[in-house]
Amino acid sequence: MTAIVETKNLTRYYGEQLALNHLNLQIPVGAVYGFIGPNGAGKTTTMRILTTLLQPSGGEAWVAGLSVTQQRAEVRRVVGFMPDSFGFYNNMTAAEYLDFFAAAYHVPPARRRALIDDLLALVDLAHKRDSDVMSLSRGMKQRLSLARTLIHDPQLLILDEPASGLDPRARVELRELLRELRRLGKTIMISSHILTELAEMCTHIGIIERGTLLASGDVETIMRSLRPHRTFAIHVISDIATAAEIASTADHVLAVRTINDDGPPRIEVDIDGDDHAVSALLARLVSNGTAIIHFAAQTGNLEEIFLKVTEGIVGS
Ligand SMILES: Nc1ncnc2c1ncn2[C@@H]1O[C@H](COP(=O)(O)OP(=O)(O)OP(=O)(O)O)[C@@H](O)[C@H]1O
Repeated sequence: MTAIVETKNLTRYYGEQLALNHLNLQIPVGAVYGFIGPNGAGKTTTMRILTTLLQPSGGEAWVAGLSVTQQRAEVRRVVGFMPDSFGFYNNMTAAEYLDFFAAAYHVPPARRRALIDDLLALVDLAHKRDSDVMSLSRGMKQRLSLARTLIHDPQLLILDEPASGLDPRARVELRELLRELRRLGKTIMISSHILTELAEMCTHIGIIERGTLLASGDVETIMRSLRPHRTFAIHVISDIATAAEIASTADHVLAVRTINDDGPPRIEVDIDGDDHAVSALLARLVSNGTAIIHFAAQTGNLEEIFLKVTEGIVGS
């Protein structure tokens, strides 16, 4: 794994208050890294340090191998930052807004027009090119702000709570845009205190609370470490009690539940074996006459992971 972001014992005090406590974080190149934690956990502090806007009190951090304390100008060239509140100016069109930032990043005037048109097209705002930024919806402002962070073609995008305050449609558009940016080779770090906002968007997650990283890694690995067995939902149209009995005698099966709710008749099987054990379970059911119409692994969601990881810590 090549890490684009790495922190070592990153620590930050505000006066007496410890906001970040020896944070050791790694974000692989190409990841969409969801940085999750409740209000005041230290997400913004971490992001501001990674973007060189804030100095750590201790420890170190690197972005694309560059030190955020020693090589600040170089770091700024490879990072695009979207803060949680964005400032817009009155009497400026979307194109003028981007032109202003392109000039600030020393993009030569001859290249600016094409760059701005490309960015507006990417964030689906070409039709708002000449509209006053103050007239744009919150979702559009969010996308324009994202276009601004892309002006200098950074490798890493750091987005602080980009989905907050967006309606469901704007959120879907944001998710699609992030997917597109990932396809374009960007690594994305994105924070939220609402887990479901990040579900489906992330390849990796880090969970932070009170300045401490509680878990970090790819979503699958974290799920597996929290839930050592897998659960399969099996919908049957033959006798369900018989199916449950057959399943319970298969190797590696820990528990079988018969589900009788409003949904289709089904059993849920907890199994701690590998894929061979799963396939043997299916074969056993079928060879013993169970009529199966659906067989699928249950996937937990980020909400579940978060609650497990923070068990005993939240509210203690
Ligand atoms: N400028 C500051 N002065 C004093 N304390 C601060 C300052 N900025 C942040 N803090 C404190 O540091 C801790 C971490 O704050 P931070 O803003 O990094 O958390 P966060 O996870 O981004 O929270 P939120 O989701 O509310 O933005 C909090 O306890 C906060 O009160």
